[in-house]
Amino acid sequence: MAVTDHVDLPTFMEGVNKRNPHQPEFVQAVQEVAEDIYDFIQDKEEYHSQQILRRIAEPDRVISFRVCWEDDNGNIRVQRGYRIQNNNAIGPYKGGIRFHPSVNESVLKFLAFEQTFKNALTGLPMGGGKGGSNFNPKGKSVREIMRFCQSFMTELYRHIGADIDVPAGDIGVGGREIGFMFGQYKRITNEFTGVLTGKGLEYGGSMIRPEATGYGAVYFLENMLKHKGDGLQGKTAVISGSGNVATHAAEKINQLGGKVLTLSDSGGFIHDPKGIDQEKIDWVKTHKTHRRGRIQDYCDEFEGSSFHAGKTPWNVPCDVALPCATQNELLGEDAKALVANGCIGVSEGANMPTNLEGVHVFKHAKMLFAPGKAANAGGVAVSGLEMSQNSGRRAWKESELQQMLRDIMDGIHDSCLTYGDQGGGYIDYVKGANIAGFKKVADAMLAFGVV
Ligand SMILES: NC(=O)C1=CN([C@@H]2O[C@H](COP(=O)(O)OP(=O)(O)OC[C@H]3O[C@@H](n4cnc5c(N)ncnc54)[C@H](O)[C@@H]3O)[C@@H](O)[C@H]2O)C=CC1
Ligand SMILES: O=C(O)CCC(=O)C(=O)O
Repeated sequence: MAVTDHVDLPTFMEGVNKRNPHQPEFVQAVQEVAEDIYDFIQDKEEYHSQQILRRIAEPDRVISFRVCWEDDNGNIRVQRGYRIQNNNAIGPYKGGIRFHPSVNESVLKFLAFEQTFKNALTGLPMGGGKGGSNFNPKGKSVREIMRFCQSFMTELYRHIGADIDVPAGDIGVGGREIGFMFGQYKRITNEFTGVLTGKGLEYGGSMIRPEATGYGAVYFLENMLKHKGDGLQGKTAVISGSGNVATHAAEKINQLGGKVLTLSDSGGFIHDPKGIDQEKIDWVKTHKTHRRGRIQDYCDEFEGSSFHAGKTPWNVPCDVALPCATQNELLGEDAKALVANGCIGVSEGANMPTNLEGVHVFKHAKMLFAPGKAANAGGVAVSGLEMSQNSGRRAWKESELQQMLRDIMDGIHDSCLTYGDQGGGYIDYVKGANIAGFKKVADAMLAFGVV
């Protein structure tokens, strides 16, 4: 007779902790999901007996490899590269590549785990994966970046493929790096397929992929406000980060009638009470992407703004907030400050930017709070559309893609309403996203039997 392992949540988490020592980010991401899933599967014996959550929280594959490259002074440098293939129940592994000194197995495992649910929420057939390296692109020459990307791909290429695993960009990996990696993949394999997304438009990229994550996070915020009979017109917004997601979120807030007050980087944040309009956003984009400068230089350029070294922007009073930099950048006390200052909505452009305590503060305050796996899914969604365009050997028009992005973000919002409605007008978007994402992957896994 089969023995059904029906452990409770604390026992389940004890096991996750034991099996993943020294991986706090991964354990945190699993805990956040498990808190909601345990409720949902309470009366669903099949998910328990088939150990579905336990299986999703164990990556299909953790690939780690050496990346050797030569710097401009002829020194041989050695970095560690990774690809985490978390789950491919509903499609090929899909998720970005991050180059940042903080990259380790824990960070990438949490990102690949989150990606699994996020990709399911988009409604597109994509599994979850993530990769990267502890390589620090800061201060490196373009030729050094190119050599690193080529060396990284020289190992990664054997693990990926257009129907196997399709990486894209993330922190420290933008269009330039994708170009270097795609060029190397093509050279090694002698094939031209949609093996990476976020490519340049000249060689198979999709319109609006660079904009999609930031725009999508604002669409999701707008949907939450609309559901309450409100909108973004006239709202003040505090945004962290100054990279791809942050600048495009700022752009869309402006387009929808809001006013952006802050941007940041790892050195601190800038506060511009006059508002960061499109001209200023364009300056930030050029400064960050081409000059590779620091956000504090903004204050030399735009009168009336101030720089706050070593600080995050969460104490600046605002109507809405969009953390768009990195994980665990918004802590419990920051969440309390936002609530106390009258902030009504938070949309996570970054992955897991709010720590568990912060999430609990927002939930307790019944705040409009969109978790990253729902709010920032627009980026990977347009990546999925890039895959479709590549397979079909065609390119859709910008207007078509804009509409598809909006429809997908609307669909994710609807899924959150379905599974997150707590009654009395309160929608728990974290719960809604976790359950909707889990259910799709879990049901596919049930169909496959024990694999
Ligand atoms: N690029 C995309 O399409 C997607 C990105 N994301 C997430 O959005 C976040 C930002 O990614 P991107 O904008 O693509 O990267 P990026 O490399 O373009 O920008 C990252 C930004 O975060 C800042 N940052 C990094 N570490 C920081 C720290 N410790 N403290 C404060 N600021 C810090 C950097 O200065 C930079 O402004 C990440 O969490 C990423 O995983 C999520 C979905 C898709
Ligand atoms: O477009 C992609 O595949 C990557 C997106 C990503 O890394 C993310 O959603 O966090």
